[in-house]
Amino acid sequence: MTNLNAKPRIQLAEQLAEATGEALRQDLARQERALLVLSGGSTPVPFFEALSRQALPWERVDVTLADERWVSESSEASNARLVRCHLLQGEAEVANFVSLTTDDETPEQGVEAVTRRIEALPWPACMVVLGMGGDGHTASLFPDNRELELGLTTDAPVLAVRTPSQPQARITLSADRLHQARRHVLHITGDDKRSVLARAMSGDDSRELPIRAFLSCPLAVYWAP
Ligand SMILES: O=C(O)[C@H](O)[C@@H](O)[C@H](O)[C@H](O)COP(=O)(O)O
Repeated sequence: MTNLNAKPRIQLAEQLAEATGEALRQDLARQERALLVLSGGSTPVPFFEALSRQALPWERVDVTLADERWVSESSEASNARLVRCHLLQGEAEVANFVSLTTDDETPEQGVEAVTRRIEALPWPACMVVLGMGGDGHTASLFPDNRELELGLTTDAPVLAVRTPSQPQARITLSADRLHQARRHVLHITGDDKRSVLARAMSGDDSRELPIRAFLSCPLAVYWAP
């Protein structure tokens, strides 16, 4: 990130944190608990930090992830670690975080236990915040997943995925489960991702660019240079 882009990215993160806080307040006014589904990667760090400063009844908020690398929580690559370090701080520390990993060796072995945890959450989610990679992937629905067709079509909430372009095995919520939310946001930065999104909007095949599976959720795009 160049210095020139730092300010708009921080402002974007703050605007998204305000919108997320407002959505949670609205839902919590009419139901006991609300669920937030968040993405990992590098983009959401300032958003997580801004969100942790929102004044909310955090003890009534459940937080989980759209996807996770099958690594331990102490690994730099762990999205759970990212959420714990940058979101579950201060007042937000009391939110209930539900991780997508187990002690099993592989995501295929752990998927059943994770499915039970995910099923127990209060769906539909208040909000799903998606990220996107330069290859059009979102969550861990990558164009080169061996299980992509399944991820886009199954009504199972969670699946283990193997992706030749990625170093680790992963676990991801399915497109069907990610659709089950009152609000959908795509949080992206930079000209490259804007071009990928433009390309995604000019076609239909979600197997080529999996983000396409979410373009008509409707999807609110939070973008900054
Ligand atoms: O854990 C992850 O990596 C994600 O859930 C993934 O879908 C992410 O949102 C995109 O890869 C964008 O990542 P960046 O923000 O790092 O570009």
